[in-house]
Formats: sequence, C-alpha cells, structure tokens
Amino acid sequence: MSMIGYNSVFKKDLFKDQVILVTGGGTGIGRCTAHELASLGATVIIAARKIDQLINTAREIELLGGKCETMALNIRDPKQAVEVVQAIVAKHGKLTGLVNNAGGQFRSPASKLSPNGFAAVVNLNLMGTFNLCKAAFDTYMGEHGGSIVNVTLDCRNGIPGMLHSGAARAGVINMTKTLAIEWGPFNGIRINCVSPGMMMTSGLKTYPEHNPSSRMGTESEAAAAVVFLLSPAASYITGINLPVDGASSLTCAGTYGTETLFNPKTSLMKPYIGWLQQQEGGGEEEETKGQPAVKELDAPEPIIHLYERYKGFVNGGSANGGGGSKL
Ligand SMILES: CCCCCCC/C=C/C(=O)SCCNC(=O)CCNC(=O)[C@H](O)C(C)(C)COP(=O)(O)OP(=O)(O)OC[C@H]1O[C@@H](n2cnc3c(N)ncnc32)[C@H](O)[C@@H]1OP(=O)(O)O
Ligand SMILES: NC(=O)C1=CN([C@@H]2O[C@H](COP(=O)(O)OP(=O)(O)OC[C@H]3O[C@@H](n4cnc5c(N)ncnc54)[C@H](OP(=O)(O)O)[C@@H]3O)[C@@H](O)[C@H]2O)C=CC1
Repeated sequence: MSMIGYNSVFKKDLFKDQVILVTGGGTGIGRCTAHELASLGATVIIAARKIDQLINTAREIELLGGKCETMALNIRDPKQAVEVVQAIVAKHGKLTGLVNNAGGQFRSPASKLSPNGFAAVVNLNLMGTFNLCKAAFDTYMGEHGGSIVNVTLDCRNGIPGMLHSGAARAGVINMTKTLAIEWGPFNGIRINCVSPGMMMTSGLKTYPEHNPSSRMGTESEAAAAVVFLLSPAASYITGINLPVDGASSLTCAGTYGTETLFNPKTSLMKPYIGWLQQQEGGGEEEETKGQPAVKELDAPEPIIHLYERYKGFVNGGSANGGGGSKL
C-alpha cells in the first residue's frame, strides 16, 4: 500500500494563508473536506469529540504535505465553541473559514419520537451550527469577514423517519439566509449551505439497512461543493443552499424511500472521487516506507463495493466488468 494524495479539481494554493475550521473533520465528508482544503494550501483545524479519529486524519494530511491541527470539541456546548475559536485565533491570528459539518441523527417515526429525542437532534444540528457561527462572528469574523459553509441534509420535501433532523436542517438553511443578510454587507461574511443527498460515507454505518441501489454521492462530491462555496470563486454567492444529490430530492421518493425513482438500476452521471488511486506495489518505495496508506472509504461493506464500481467508472474502465459504461 502506498500513500495516496488528494487529487483536487481546484487550483493549487487556492486557500494559501487561510485558516479554516472543519467540525467533524475526522471522518466522512469532513475528513474529505479537510484533505481537499489542505491540498489547496489551507491550514485546517479539525474538531470533534473523538480525538483518535482526528489525530488519524491530521496525520494523513501531514504525511501528504498539508497543514492540519486537531481540537476536541462538542459543538453542542457554546462555551467549548468559543474556546476553540479563540484558541485558533490566538495561535494563527485569524479564522478565515468555517465548515459546520458535524451533525447527525437517529431514525425514528415521528409518532415514537420523545421530546428529549427531538431536542437532542435539534441541539446537535441547529444549536451546534449556531454555536460555531456565533463564536466565529464574535471572535474574529465580525470584524474581519470570512466564509462559512453549513453542511446540512437534503430536507427539501421533508424527511420521513427523521422529523427532528428535517426540522433542524431546515432551521439551519433559514438561519443561513438571515445571517447572509445580517452579516454580509457590514461584516464581509458569506454564509451558505451544502445539502448532501445519500452519500457514501462512514456516517452510513448507523444506517445498516440501507440498500444502495441507486447512484449515491461520494465524499468528494460533497467536499467539492463546500470548497467552491468557501472559495473566492463564490465571492458573490451568499445565503444559498446547494443540494448535492444528483437531483434525487426532486423525485417523489427522495433519497430516503426504500426505492428511489431516480434511475434506480444504473446511473450515467460520472462520479468525482478526489482520492488518487493507489499505485501498484506502492508502500515499498523508499519515499512511502513507514507511512500509512490513506484509507479511501470507511463505510459499510455494500457501500464499499459500490464505491469500487464507481472508481472503475471514473477511470474509464468498465465498472460492471462487462464493457459497458454504466455503473
Ligand atoms: C434509509 C434511511 C436513509 C437515511 C439517510 C440519511 C443519511 C444521513 C447520514 C448522516 O447523517 S451521516 C452522520 C451519521 N451519524 C449519526 O447520525 C449519529 C449521530 N447521532 C448522535 O450523535 C446521537 O445519537 C444524538 C442524535 C446526538 C443523540 O445523542 P444524545 O447523547 O443526546 O442522546 P441521549 O442522551 O442518549 O438521548 C437523548 C434522547 O434521544 C433519544 N434517542 C437517542 N438515540 C435514539 C435512537 N437511536 N432511537 C430512538 N431514540 C433515541 C433518547 O431515548 C433520549 O430520549 P428520552 O429517552 O430521554 O426521551
Ligand atoms: N452520509 C450521508 O449520506 C449524509 C450526511 N449528511 C451530513 O453530513 C455531515 C457529515 O456526515 P458524514 O461524514 O456522512 O458522517 P460522519 O458520521 O462520518 O460524520 C459526522 C461527524 O460529526 C462529528 N460529530 C457528531 N456529533 C458531534 C458533536 N456533538 N460535536 C462535535 N462533532 C460531532 C463526528 O465526530 P465525533 O463523533 O468524534 O464527535 C463525526 O466526525 C453530517 O452533518 C451528516 O448528517 C447529510 C446528508 C447525507
């Protein structure tokens, strides 16, 4: 196994001299976003509760030549949010970007959901995002500007089985619009949302029954949208919500039904996978000896299987092993 790098579609040095905080940056979409930003020159601070995951990701990034630091953070605690942002600004003198990626929920029919359960998910996703936005504004961005991207979840048509998360994410999208207006012209802050549909990530470990029959999104596809919105290329874009879902949320069943109406058997939409392919015989070369390979995907087995097919498709090979171009 050799080291593999992050093969961003964006211009190198796009984020040179920038200091960007990515919550939940040790796993899944957050980890991929951290890799992508670091590969583009940013100093990335990844923060979450489980420090081991953060350290692994930071080590991967450093071994690839990027700059990454870790901080323990529970986004539900406003005090910790302020402490983390203050520590970053004390050390680096700035916080130019914030990616509110940490979040999640459990599945439950609305009828079975307790008030505490509803509150827990709203606290995590809506309050957690607010806590970090407020801390960033008060500590640095209110005076110096900056760019914020909130990673939410496609909730365009409601989310059957995840009422609490749908309500919280809709709250994040609406909060984003208000903040774009209040913090834009006078404070120089841009703030946007990315709403992933069903993505192939470690997060799906908590959704074991899911049958990945349709074209799912890749971590890189969510990360690329975040990177674009953070970047100067989006300098006149603020207050928007960018769905990254292959239009699945426009269909009746959305991403969350047992069957999607979106091209359920095959998809002709080529995936974007930012991770470089591992080289043959890698890891034995002098320059990669002793370095861990970057694990490409930490997801349930059916998802990894699907991802392998996507990789074949990306590389121009036959993803089905049968000479066709379909997945
Ligand atoms: C086919 C379906 C496809 C769906 C696709 C969706 C794609 C989305 C993917 C992702 O979002 S990836 C991220 C994946 N990770 C997660 O989602 C995990 C996140 N979960 C958590 O962090 C925690 O579970 C939580 C939601 C924050 C709750 O943690 P907390 O520590 O606050 O909970 P507790 O104090 O234990 O309980 C509070 C309250 O909530 C009730 N509850 C908690 N878990 C469940 C559960 N699994 N089922 C039902 N109820 C639950 C718990 O009972 C408490 O309520 P009361 O009992 O006191 O009334
Ligand atoms: N995968 C998918 O299909 C989709 C994912 N999303 C959303 O995208 C985001 C990233 O998800 P994904 O990468 O898939 O899943 P992961 O479960 O891999 O990522 C969630 C991250 O959030 C962190 N986190 C959770 N709770 C807290 C907390 N209280 N404080 C700080 N960090 C926390 C976790 O780290 P730790 O446990 O160490 O704190 C973890 O790193 C989430 O908001 C998710 O809901 C949206 C749509 C679809």
